[in-house]
This record gives sequence, structure tokens and C-alpha cells, in this order.
Amino acid sequence: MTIIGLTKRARKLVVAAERLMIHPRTLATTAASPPSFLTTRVLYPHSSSLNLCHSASLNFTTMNTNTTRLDTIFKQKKFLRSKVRKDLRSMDPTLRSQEDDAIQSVILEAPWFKSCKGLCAYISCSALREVDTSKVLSEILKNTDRDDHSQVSKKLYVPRVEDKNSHMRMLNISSMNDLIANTMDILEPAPVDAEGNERQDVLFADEPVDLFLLPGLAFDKSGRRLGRGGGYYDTFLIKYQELAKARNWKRPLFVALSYSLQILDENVIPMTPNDVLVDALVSSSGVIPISSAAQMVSLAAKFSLHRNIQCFVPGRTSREVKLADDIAMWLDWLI
Ligand SMILES: Nc1nc2c(c(=O)[nH]1)N(C=O)[C@@H](CNc1ccc(C(=O)N[C@@H](CCC(=O)O)C(=O)O)cc1)CN2
Ligand SMILES: Nc1ncnc2c1ncn2[C@@H]1O[C@H](COP(=O)(O)OP(=O)(O)OP(=O)(O)O)[C@@H](O)[C@H]1O
Repeated sequence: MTIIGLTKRARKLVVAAERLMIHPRTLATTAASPPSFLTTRVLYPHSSSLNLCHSASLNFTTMNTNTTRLDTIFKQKKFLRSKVRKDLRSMDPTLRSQEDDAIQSVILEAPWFKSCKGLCAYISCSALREVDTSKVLSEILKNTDRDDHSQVSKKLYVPRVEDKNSHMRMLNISSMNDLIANTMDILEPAPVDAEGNERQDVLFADEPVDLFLLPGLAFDKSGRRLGRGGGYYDTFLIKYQELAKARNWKRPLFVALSYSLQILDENVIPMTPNDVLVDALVSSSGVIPISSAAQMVSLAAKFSLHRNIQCFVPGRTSREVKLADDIAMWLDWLI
């Protein structure tokens, strides 16, 4: 890739990134047109009768139609969840463990992970057949404990379910001993630590997090994510996006962890306007960047590698090396 070629491509990405910063990444605001399944006749069963309605009953009919449409989407989600759960249950344990290791190695080596200073991650639950996060978490916590600066020390927040109305908090932990099993048998932090101090809630922290590592049942390469149906994550991600916008913080990267069998064809995962798209997927084959923000990160990583090689190419002029340095700095600033 030439430097000139890179700047042109990078410029396009900046425009895309600016658009991304203006619009939060919910399906309602980012999709140029509704996904095909939202416009099919199946989901608009009463659309032909709408024209015949008296205007006074139009609102009621529209509400009814929307409810029917949502009901259908939730039914489709439920059906898909059962299918993926079944596939996960019959996944070969050796393959699962290989994918767990590969996914975690990809994360630990990723520049966006190495450089991140704060993140929200889930505590994987083997009974739910979730991609394992134990190695990633122990790397993060090892670093917090030892204060060994071989990598950036990271502040870790993990989920705690507060009630059944999709209310979840992300609380700071510094050790796996801070966790206890909840009624769903998922490990989560108690609201107060051993000294009786309230744990820090990421929504009240002075510093932003750069990254979310997200669980889910199914994903696709356009960023759709099917959760477990509680609405906890979508509600939280929207709240965090609003907070970041109000504080003028850079929006964190939303990265979902996925076994290969959980990556479905595009347009198969039904979506509602409240569903939040992810920026990237990590599978055992590597990172799949989706949003322009994620593509920019991946581009910067590739360029930084390219630059390191270019600096040592005999015959490279100091002007070219300087230009490469400037672009790398510019990309660092941008992402
Ligand atoms: N590890 C982890 N922690 C998490 C989540 C998650 O998905 N994974 N959450 C993400 O929201 C929140 C908790 N939400 C959850 C929602 C459903 C189930 C669950 O056990 N679902 C069963 C089916 C239950 C049913 O339908 O009756 C399942 O999926 O098999 C667990 C957690 C917060 N913490
Ligand atoms: N038929 C329905 N009508 C209205 N709301 C529903 C219906 N079925 C489920 N919900 C609610 O919609 C919310 C979001 O459900 P959704 O399927 O988007 O969750 P999810 O994306 O799988 O979960 P999460 O965000 O935790 O990963 C939940 O609070 C759920 O209770």
C-alpha cells in the first residue's frame, strides 16, 4: 500500500468516522434503509387495510401494527435463540476450547486491547456456553495487582444485574475474589467491597472506558447482535453512548466475542430500533472490523506495522519517513 493511497483511503474513513460520531450506533440512526425483514409483508400483516381506516382510528391502528410488528420480531428472535443455544450445546468441546484460546489470544494481541485504559467486560459463564473471558480477565487483573507496566494498566468494570427491567450496572473490580454467583449462576460483583466501600459504577466514573467486550448468542458481519433477551446490554450501551456524548468523550469500541457457529448470514438476525450494532467481532480466525471506527483502528495497526518496516528500508528518504510518522501520529489522534 503506498502512502498516497493510504491517505486517500484514510480521508474517506475520516468522513465516515465523522458521520459515526454524529450518530450513535443504534440501528434506527445508522442504517440508511430499514433491513429487508422490516419491510416484508410478513411484518406488515395489516398494511393493506391501513388505507381504509378512518383517520380517528389511524393512530390506534398504527400503534397496533407497530405492536404486531414488534411481537413478530421478538418471536423471530426467540426462535433464533433456541436454534443457536441448541447448536452451542452440541458444539464439540475440543473445538470450543480451541476457539476459546484463539479468541482470547487475538484479544490479548490486539492493539486496541493493549492500549485501552478502561474497559467493560463480561464474566463468561460456561453453563451458557459463552466465549471464555477468563484468560483476558486474569491478564487485566494481574496487571492491576502487580502494577507491572509491561502493558497499559486497565480499569475493569463487569456487569451486575440490578432488576428484571433491563437494569444492569458495570462495577469496578480488582480481583476475581470480588465476585459472587447470582441467581442465574453468573459471577458478579457485590455492590460494596470487603472494606464496605461502594464499588465504582462506570456511569459515575471521571474517566471514560475505551472498550466493551460483549457477550451474545449470535452476530453477523454487519454488526447485528442477538443477546439473551433481557435487553440489559442494549439499554446499557445506549446509556453509555449518551454519557460519552455529553462528556465529549470518544465513543468506546463495542467488540463482541463469537464462536464461528455464532456468526450468521447477514439479515438473518431480526432487529428492533433499540438494538445497538457492534463495531467489531472477534472470532477464532481474528478480528472482523465492521464500523468505520473499527476499520480505522485496524488500518492504523496495519500502517504502524508497515511504517516500522518502511523505516528500515534502505534508500527510504528522511522526507518519506517523516511523512509516514506524520500519518501514524494523525491516525493515533483520530482513533
Ligand atoms: N456472562 C454474562 N453476564 C451477563 C449477561 C450475559 O449475557 N452474560 N447479561 C446479558 O444480558 C446480563 C444478564 N442477563 C442474562 C439474561 C439471561 C440469562 C439466561 O440464563 N438465559 C438463558 C435462558 C433463560 C430463559 O429464557 O428462560 C439462556 O440464555 O440459556 C442470563 C443472563 C448481565 N450479565
Ligand atoms: N413482545 C415483546 N414486546 C415488547 N417488548 C418485548 C417483547 N419481547 C421482549 N421484549 C423486551 O424487549 C427488550 C429487549 O429485548 P431484545 O430481544 O432486544 O434483547 P437482547 O438484545 O437479546 O438482550 P441484551 O441487550 O441484553 O443482549 C427486553 O427488555 C424484553 O423484555
